[in-house]
Amino acid sequence: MTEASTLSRPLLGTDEPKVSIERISKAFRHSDGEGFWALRDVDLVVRNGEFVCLAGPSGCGKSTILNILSGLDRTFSGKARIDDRNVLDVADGRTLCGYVFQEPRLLPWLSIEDNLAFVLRQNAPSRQVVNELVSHWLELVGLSRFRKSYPHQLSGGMQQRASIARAFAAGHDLLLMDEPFSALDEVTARNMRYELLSLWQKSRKTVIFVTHNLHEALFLADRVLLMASRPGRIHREIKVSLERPRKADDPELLAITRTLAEEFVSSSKNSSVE
Ligand SMILES: Nc1ncnc2c1ncn2[C@@H]1O[C@H](COP(=O)(O)OP(=O)(O)OP(=O)(O)O)[C@@H](O)[C@H]1O
Repeated sequence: MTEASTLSRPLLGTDEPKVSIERISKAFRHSDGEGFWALRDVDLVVRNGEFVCLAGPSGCGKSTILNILSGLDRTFSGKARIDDRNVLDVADGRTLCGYVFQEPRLLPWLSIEDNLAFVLRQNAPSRQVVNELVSHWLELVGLSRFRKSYPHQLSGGMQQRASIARAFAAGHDLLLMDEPFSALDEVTARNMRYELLSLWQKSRKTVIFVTHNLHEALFLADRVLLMASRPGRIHREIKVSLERPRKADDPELLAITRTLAEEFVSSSKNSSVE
């Protein structure tokens, strides 16, 4: 890995690793039966409290990394650990992290407050604590007035805010986010990015965020890992030392985005096909 820019500010995370991935490889088969490497010998360490973005062309294995960490994909070689636990030692169906998908995936038959309460009940000791936590997280994402509403009564952006509140409320220290804003209009997405950073800074959780959008990655992250495909691998690390709070239209951010976009396009073109 090489570093594109290392500016003066230290990284936000502590040195303690929250996530460590060692030589992960994952193969799939095309529909004609031919195998290919979705990931090949991927190493990755994410420190406690860090915000890391995985960016790269479609099909380079970003979601596969999240699926391995969350326990959704259990057939791979290499080691994946969250804290000191091997993700394969966690019982099937259990997870060590929260996961926010591109679509909100709220339970449609439950109100917004019950969607949050559903996950909180698994950890919180009493109904009163659950209620307090629901109120706390809904207030942080500006949905207090909609707690009794059902998902279909909310806009796409509001539903995604509820799903982010649910992921933060669930109590895991690690959040995986797979293009959570890509289905939203740009104004809503921009506001959500500010909201997400505010939640992250208040909660000090560790976030691994997948995106195609380099500007989004550089705006959000402490570190951006650029991936390449065939085989899927991390080929470049960019430490983003821009001051926080950041502004989406900061000229320095826009300039770094432009430079990297050119490299991103050329690395997509140069990715060899096996
Ligand atoms: N269940 C599966 N069966 C076969 N191939 C798969 C399966 N899941 C993923 N793949 C393939 O593995 C590769 C990596 O997929 P992955 O979804 O991780 O990529 P990605 O970088 O997240 O892509 P995108 O940005 O388009 O979401 C792709 O070539 C994809 O087609």
